[in-house]
Amino acid sequence: MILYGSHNKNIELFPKTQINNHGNDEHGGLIWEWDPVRHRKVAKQMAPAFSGRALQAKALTLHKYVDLFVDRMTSLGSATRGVDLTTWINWLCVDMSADMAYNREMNALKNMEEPRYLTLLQDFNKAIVIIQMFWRFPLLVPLKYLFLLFKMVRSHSDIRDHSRQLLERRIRRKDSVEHIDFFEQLIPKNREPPKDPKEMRHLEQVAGQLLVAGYEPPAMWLYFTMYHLLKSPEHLKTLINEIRGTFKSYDDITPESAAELSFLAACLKESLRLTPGLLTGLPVGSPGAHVDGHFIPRGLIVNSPQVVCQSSSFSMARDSRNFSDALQFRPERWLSEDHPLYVSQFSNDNQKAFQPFSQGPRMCSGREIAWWQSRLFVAKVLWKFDLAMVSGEHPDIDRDLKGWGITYAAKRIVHMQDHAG
Ligand code: HEM
Repeated sequence: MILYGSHNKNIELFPKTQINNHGNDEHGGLIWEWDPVRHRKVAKQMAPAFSGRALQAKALTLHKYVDLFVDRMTSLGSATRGVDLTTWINWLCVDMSADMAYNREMNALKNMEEPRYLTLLQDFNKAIVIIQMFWRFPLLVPLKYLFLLFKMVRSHSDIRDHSRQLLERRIRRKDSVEHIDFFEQLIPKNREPPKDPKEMRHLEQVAGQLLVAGYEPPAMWLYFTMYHLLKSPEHLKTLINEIRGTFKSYDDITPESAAELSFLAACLKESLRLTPGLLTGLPVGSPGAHVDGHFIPRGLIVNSPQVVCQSSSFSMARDSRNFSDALQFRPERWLSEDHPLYVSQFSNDNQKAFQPFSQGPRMCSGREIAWWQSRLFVAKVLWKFDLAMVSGEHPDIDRDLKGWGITYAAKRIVHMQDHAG
């Protein structure tokens, strides 16, 4: 039996623990929901939002923001001091995610200004570490409230009020939304915000979780990919040749046409292998079952009557027992045998150890849209620009990366020169 894939009628056998529940609510919305039956219900309701048809409806939104990013880089990217890629990719991804989640306009790229929501989210990232620690050491819980009170209650409630107002407005809007968003599936039939505070809170939670789930991992995926490519000029050159050799014009690039590029897919996968979005793992509780031949008993801890177990995608992917040359960026490992750059050295890689989107009933519902946006972004940016690290900058993710509740990468200063200009 495996931890995350094991299930009966899509109800997981190793339920999620409270450790990754970062709120204080009775229920956990969608991603933080610990009750497997309730999770199933919400996930089923949301499923059509991630179907092929719904995906198509997001294409224009993806183009709109990637093109705006490219415009901004055209005017700012070639300055001597370069641009801070971390910030700009964060802005791109929060704009895309908020718009796709519930037609919320963050306007970070447009205003060239950090939305307050994002600043608070990054603070919250640090708080998540504290919250997780208290779940693991329940006797320390009173200190948690002191910490949260001291650190962030005020700013948090402000942003929560603001987000609720925007969500209520979204619920009331009928035909005036620009495009179908993920939240459409949850809107009450009469398009009035529920009067029951618990019901309204549930909607707020799911909307907020969609926004964060659709922002943070893609943002990391995009800038880690650029980072690995900049550190590996030969691979960058091969990828640029593939992209510029395939597309005659910038406008030919779409999420579907970019899906034909096998070296691009290999680079994106390799980036996700070396630097997966999730550093902390996904803790689940044992019902008393065998995993990989080992019996994990059912135990008793506060709020979760199970022994907590988890695997880490970060460690699995960097383990030389699973991948040859495990710590190196080697996109070739993902190429098929008939590709000219195929290398047999990687034929024994254990590709099943690469599970960045998790598995089973909790598997990422946004993985397809994430692939769309990352292919589109990398293909358009590398079609348009020659990239180089600003001189004097020597970032090293293994040295500089700061891992909070959700990873937050080190800054990266990059030149973007229009290659035709
Ligand atoms: C690099 C891109 C992404 C990665 C690596 C990633 C990874 C994951 C992982 C590991 C989970 C399981 C979390 C858990 O069990 O606690 C998850 C869940 C989820 N992700 Fe993603 N994700 C990505 C992009 C996205 C995007 C763009 C969306 C769009 C909104 C999204 C929406 C979701 C949702 C809704 C869930 C909860 C599924 C459920 O519990 O039913 N993700 N993701």
